[in-house]
Amino acid sequence: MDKVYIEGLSIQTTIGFFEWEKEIKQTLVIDLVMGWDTAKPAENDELAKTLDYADISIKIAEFANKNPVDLIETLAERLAKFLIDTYHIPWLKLKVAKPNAVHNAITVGVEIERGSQANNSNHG
Ligand SMILES: Nc1nc2c(c(=O)[nH]1)N=C([C@H](O)[C@@H](O)CO)CN2
Repeated sequence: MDKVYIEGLSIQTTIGFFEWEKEIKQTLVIDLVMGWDTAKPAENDELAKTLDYADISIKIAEFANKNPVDLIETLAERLAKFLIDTYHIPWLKLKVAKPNAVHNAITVGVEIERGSQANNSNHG
């Protein structure tokens, strides 16, 4: 299956279990890989037939800011569902990292995969 991806998308949002975290914005870094048949938009050079990574990047930041939660697991799960439902994405892998959460770690986070990678195009 072909993929459209967004790597290292840095967003500022309210996220965290502790009370002090609910008063501030913190950095999250998102990596997203989305299954998509990229041959179809390439046939006639049409943005409307692909996953617009620019539009989706904006929607991810908006979604996180509209849906403050305690756990990055919860954000990952809800964001994956939103993306699948909104863009009809058959399969995605989503990584949500919180780089400033553990001071002596480079980063921490979660990675989830949702949907099916079963081939749904004619391109093998
Ligand atoms: N697996 C997780 N562990 C922790 C989370 C989380 O979202 N998932 N969150 C916190 C706190 O919010 C932390 O980021 C504060 O530094 C702790 N562990």
